[in-house]
Amino acid sequence: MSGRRVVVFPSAAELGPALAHLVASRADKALLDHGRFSLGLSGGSLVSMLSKELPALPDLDCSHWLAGFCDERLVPFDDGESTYGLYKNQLFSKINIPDSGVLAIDPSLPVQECAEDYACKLKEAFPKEDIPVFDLLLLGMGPDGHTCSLFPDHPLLEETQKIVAPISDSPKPPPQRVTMTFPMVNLARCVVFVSTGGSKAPVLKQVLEGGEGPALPAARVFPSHGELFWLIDEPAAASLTVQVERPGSAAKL
Ligand SMILES: O=C1O[C@H](COP(=O)(O)O)[C@@H](O)[C@H](O)[C@H]1O
Repeated sequence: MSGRRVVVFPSAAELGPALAHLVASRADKALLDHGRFSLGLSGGSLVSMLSKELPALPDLDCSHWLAGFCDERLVPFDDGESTYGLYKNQLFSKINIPDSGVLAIDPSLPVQECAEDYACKLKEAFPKEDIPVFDLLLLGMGPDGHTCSLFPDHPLLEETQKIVAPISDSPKPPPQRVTMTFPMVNLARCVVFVSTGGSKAPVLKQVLEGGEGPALPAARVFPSHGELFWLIDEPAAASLTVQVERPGSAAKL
């Protein structure tokens, strides 16, 4: 692990471009190192931020990108809750990522088979690795401290064998989902959390500074050999006392 960096921006509007530059810089590095850039996407508020900021980058070439999903809701792609469906309409349609470069779930399958099928797709896409090592995972965090579809006090937090797991009792709707597990998340070369807004301030303090009781899911993300960033805005950072960076909007991370 290279250490955690908590970077605070005045607002989400300033955070967005810095996130896009971080994605582009890790993509450039991965393409030089191994000819492909693997990116794990999360849903929620990240969809609109990435869909606005990535296509705005000059000369972005996604022809050798592989995009997967850190978690996905088990609903048809045309359902407004489908993370793949949202990215397809809002992002993939605006960048030159090939269809073959997007690894999505098969939402027609029951949740258990869907998770197994998605795990097989991931393993096929990373044939040289026992556990796929993504170049970059972009994660969000819910107000309860969940990340991916790994929720507080859920048995999936203790999963050690599967790289992808089904969940059929998600406390946040929709209840059926498929999620990467910690063994895979914590092998990524770089993990970036994005968390904005005052409603995230209490849970962010608990995750970054600790508190009573078991560690929340987001606090369990610590890449064993990779980078860990928390990109947050001032309202989300309001209660923090840990050391943070405040680099301004032109930050190169
Ligand atoms: O349900 C989900 O929520 C989390 C957090 O979303 P946010 O809107 O609070 O940023 C998200 O990261 C995850 O992918 C999604 O399935």
